Amino acid sequence: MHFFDRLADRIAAADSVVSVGLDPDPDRLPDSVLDADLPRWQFNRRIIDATHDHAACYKPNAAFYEDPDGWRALQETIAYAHGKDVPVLLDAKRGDIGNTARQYAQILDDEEGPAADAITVNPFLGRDSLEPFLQRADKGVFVLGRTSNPGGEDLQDLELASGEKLYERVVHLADLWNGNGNVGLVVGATNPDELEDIRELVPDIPFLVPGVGAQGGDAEAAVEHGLADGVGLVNSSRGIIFAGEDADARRDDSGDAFFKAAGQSAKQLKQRLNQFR
Ligand SMILES: O=C(O)c1cc(=O)[nH]c(=O)n1[C@@H]1O[C@H](COP(=O)(O)O)[C@@H](O)[C@H]1O
Repeated sequence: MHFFDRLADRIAAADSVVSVGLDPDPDRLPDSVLDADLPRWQFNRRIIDATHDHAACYKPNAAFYEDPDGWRALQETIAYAHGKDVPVLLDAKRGDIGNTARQYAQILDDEEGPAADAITVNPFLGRDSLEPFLQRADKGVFVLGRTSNPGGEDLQDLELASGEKLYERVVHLADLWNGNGNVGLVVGATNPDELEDIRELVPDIPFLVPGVGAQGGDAEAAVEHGLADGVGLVNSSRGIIFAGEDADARRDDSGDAFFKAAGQSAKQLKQRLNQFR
């Protein structure tokens, strides 16, 4: 099944476009998971238990898993999310020359364990660097379009000789690369004008819109422009998974209060976004 069909089914089932970002910063984990064999996995398991009713997708960021225990935690997390019938978008921002890109793309096909359903990629090296991902018609490939961070403007807003902005050129290319109908775009919620501009350029491509929550992005613009025919994702990571971070909840041995707060935060974001769908 194609990723965007799978995602459309999940959005309908959960009545949600919330992507829950699984970025388990080791310095912010609650006491209740610290004694586990794999604290990040234990943390994610409880976050998934608390949030899956409201999740269209889980988005683990690879940066939080790049060590041996981390990869085990990631595999367990992907399998567990699939067990709850929620797709997984691995935020890895890959992009490299051909043979390296082919190697990177194997992460979509892990024979040893469960594999992600979609991935984020960096377009800076051009089409061939993304080809091994684009060829995977069943997997979603989210190309960085206009990122949410302040420095996103340093390169992405540069005006080319043609009069286009660089990010507009990337969007145009992403559209050309979409022969398999598996391409999405990453556009930050902190840039509502660019969100609108990009939606006009590519009416049919679903967006992943990060930057609501901790980065203070525009939730209404994220929904208004992020969805293509109702399909797209609005991500919050820290705003959900660390919602229970007040000192008492964090030190509570059971972790119940901490994870309950994550569930409530995911539910609130779902309801807020649904007002604009
Ligand atoms: O590709 C991404 O997901 C991404 C792109 C972007 O422009 N901005 C952005 O914040 N992200 C990711 O989205 C998540 C945002 O996390 P919070 O700011 O905690 O909600 C992180 O994993 C970022 O790496």
